Amino acid sequence: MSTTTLPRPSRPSVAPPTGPLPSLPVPKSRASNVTSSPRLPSSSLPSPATASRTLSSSALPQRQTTKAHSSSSSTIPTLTGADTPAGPLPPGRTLRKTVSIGAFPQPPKHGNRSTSHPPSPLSASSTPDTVSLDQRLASVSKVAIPSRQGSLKKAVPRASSVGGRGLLGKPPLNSPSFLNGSGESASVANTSHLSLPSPPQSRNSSAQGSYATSTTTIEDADDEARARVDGKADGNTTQKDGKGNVIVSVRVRPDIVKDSKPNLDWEVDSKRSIIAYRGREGGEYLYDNVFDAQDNNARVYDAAAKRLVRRVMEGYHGTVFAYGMTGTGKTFSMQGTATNPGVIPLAITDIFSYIRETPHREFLLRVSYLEIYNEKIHDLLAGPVASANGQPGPQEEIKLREDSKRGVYATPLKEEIVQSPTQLLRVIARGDNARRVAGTQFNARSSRSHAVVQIVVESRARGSGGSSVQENKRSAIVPGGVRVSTLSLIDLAGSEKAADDKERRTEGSHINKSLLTLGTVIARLSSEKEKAAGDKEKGGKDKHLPYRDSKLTRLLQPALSGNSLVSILCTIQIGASGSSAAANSHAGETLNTLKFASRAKNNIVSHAKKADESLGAGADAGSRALLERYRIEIQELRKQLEEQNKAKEVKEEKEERERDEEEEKARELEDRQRHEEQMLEMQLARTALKERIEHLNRLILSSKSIGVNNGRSFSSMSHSRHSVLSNGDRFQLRSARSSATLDVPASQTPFQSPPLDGSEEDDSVGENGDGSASQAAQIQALQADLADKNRYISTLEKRLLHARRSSHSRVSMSLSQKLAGSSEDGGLIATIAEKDAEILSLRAQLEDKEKMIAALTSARKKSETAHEVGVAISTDGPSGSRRVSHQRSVGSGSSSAKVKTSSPVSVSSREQHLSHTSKSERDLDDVTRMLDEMISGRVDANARRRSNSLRLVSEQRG
Ligand SMILES: Nc1ncnc2c1ncn2[C@@H]1O[C@H](COP(=O)(O)OP(=O)(O)OP(=O)(O)O)[C@@H](O)[C@H]1O
Repeated sequence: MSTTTLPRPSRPSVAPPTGPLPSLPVPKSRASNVTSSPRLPSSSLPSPATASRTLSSSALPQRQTTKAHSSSSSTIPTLTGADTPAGPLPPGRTLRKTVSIGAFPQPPKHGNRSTSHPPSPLSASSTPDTVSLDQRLASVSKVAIPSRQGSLKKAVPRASSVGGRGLLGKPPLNSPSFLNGSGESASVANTSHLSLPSPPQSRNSSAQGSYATSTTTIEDADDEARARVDGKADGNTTQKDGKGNVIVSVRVRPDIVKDSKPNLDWEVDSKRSIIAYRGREGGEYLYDNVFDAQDNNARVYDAAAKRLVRRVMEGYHGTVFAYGMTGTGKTFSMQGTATNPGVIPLAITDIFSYIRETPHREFLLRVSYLEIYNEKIHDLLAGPVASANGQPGPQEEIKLREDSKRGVYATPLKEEIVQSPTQLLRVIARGDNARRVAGTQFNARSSRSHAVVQIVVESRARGSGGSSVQENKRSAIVPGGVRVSTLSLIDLAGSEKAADDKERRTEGSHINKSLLTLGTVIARLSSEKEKAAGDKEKGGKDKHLPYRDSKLTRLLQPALSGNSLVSILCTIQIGASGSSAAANSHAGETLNTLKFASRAKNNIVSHAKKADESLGAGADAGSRALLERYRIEIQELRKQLEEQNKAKEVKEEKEERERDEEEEKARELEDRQRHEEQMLEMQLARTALKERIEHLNRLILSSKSIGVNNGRSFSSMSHSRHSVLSNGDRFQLRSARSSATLDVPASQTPFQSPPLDGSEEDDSVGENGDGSASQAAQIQALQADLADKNRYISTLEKRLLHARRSSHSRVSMSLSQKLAGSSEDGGLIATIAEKDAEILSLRAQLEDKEKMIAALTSARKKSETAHEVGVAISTDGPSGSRRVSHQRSVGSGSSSAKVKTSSPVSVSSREQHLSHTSKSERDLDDVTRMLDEMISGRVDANARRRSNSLRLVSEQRG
């Protein structure tokens, strides 16, 4: 047993009692010491039957929820202005917390310890506020020092007289640490005796929904101020001993039985953190903290765990565990109740308070909860695993692994990310419900397993700059810089005597075995330390420690071997309730616990360092850190988003370009169409003008040629001319129509009759001098005219079609809705009607032209036939030929002249010729007449049509 390894105290007075324990004098009344700190009456404490654990698992979240409602914006409790270190102390409050600080081990004035340990970084921190507070405290302490120092000086020699690491152990006053603060012992110790008013309960506020108190803050400032003073006074030498990073506290459970007789064997001095036993084993035990039966959980947390939790938030690993005999209040201390929350809920509250107070960093919290039951690890958050038959099956076995970066860890273990205290408490309450508890001889709800809550804290500096939260968040995402620390909160199962029940016995044996291994490891740590110190000189290595002998010690290995800040809360029960045998049994167990605590205090050395900030995803810690993983994921997602945005932009640009191009094309097409239309219109206008000019010209030429080249009689010619001229009035109609589009002076119009001189006649008779060329030319001209007309018609048709298409709906609507329609629509309809009329007219003209062509063609044929006959006759004699030639040369001379100049020919041939000629002339006359009729008829028809359309238009417009 561990007791055998403990050195015995040198003083006979502190030898372990062997016989029945003598009764001790009545213990000093606490009232004299702590006047301003009323204690909870023991009657108010819940009895074992009320099973605090049941409450803790169900009521804590509710408690937190209520708290969340009560807080203004978040579930994180807020500190008031008066809570600030520099703030005034409210009336009725004392620096109650400084009492616990005073009880902490103090650093030596001179570095008399090994300087091989790294200095505690805590000492470096100081703030102006804390300086002033420190000064205030120091000035106040000067007044109060004498009495306190006197009592403390008494205690220290007693401790040293015990010697070794047994009962009183090494005085812990010279251990600066992350946890207890390091500083001027006198001033700190004296603060415990300050007569400043103190709040009745340091955690009163917790009952109103906030666990954070003013004393908490003062304590921190005090801590920092003290550290600063230390830095000045002692330099680094005071920070060398890592043992200060281990806090051992003892908590005495109140007696269950009301009004039970106090056990006089024990003296508990929470002020001096001393527990003295007057029994046969005797001795005094000095710890970092001693909590008596009246101390509530908040005080326990403030003194034993608060700093550790804060250090965890700063990047140190921290372990808090409760050790003690069954039923002594481990679970009560760790979990607490709804009205008296324990270390776990208070730590959770503090974690979120810290996050809220640290705006320059961002945090990610994940929590796991396991139990070691009968040397097997179970995940308390995993829930039951459904097997094939629907029944809850066994959980996947959880193993412990070791890794150079992470140390020892359990896997596979469910970790839940939590974002609020309520959520975190709910997760833990879920685990509590899954934990194995059973009624034992000593505890109605005894924990049958060691329960480990692990909160992994990842943090990273927030990027500077950026006014908005969003900007800050964005800029914060830089690679690496993630600090990962772990807070382990462990509620051990209690050591117990063999139970009657077999199952309990089995459990008990496992519990005891693991606790024994823990004791052994801790006991060996000391010899290990000494050995290591000795071996160091010889270049030796650490000796083997039996961490692997139990799952508990294996899991606690990183903490016990110095990588973590440690706070051990040992719970004892010293009440004399029940028989004296029970009291004796309790005393033995209690002494064992006290010895365990002493050994832990003396032997565990922690050189906890702030976790390295991982440099990025490549680093092991970095890849484990969710913050880093999330950063990478966020980066990747952002990259994807950017790529998608870019692709979208490119696509949009392309679409826009295409749209622009299409629009451009459409515009070009429209322009081209408009241009073509304009060109067409111009062409039309030109064609119309030309057509009219040509037509009118042709009409004149045609009259002339008809009169000259076909050798017709003058009368017929004159008739022709007359017929043309006699149509002067009709011609005027056409001329008038033409003048509407062509403003040509009448004197210059081509409609004037050409002079009937010889030259003109020469031109008109054609190359053959028989008028056939003229006819051919006429035909050609008519054909050209026809082609023009066709073109013109098709153009008009196109325009009409276009106009109809574009205005179809508008016109139809306006026609149907407005009936008569507006003047614009009327105009359009009139235009359409006009165009229709024009088309009809042109078609008629076309028909006429065709007819004319046909008539001219037949006339030409006939004239050719006649010419051939004439030639045949003239070949009968030169005179005939001459005559014909002469006749031809005369051209358009009068028929009488022709008759006069003709030479005598044979009668028969002449008659034949004359009859033939007269036939030809008749034919020609017929054609001429026909043409004249056609022209005059056409002109009439045109005039009629024109006047009709004009009338229609004027009707519509009217
Ligand atoms: N300081 C205390 N004040 C009031 N009640 C307490 C205190 N400590 C313990 N109790 C009560 O004592 C009983 C046993 O406490 P608890 O279950 O915490 O013991 P334990 O050490 O966890 O036991 P075990 O090891 O068997 O689990 C509970 O009913 C609890 O409410």
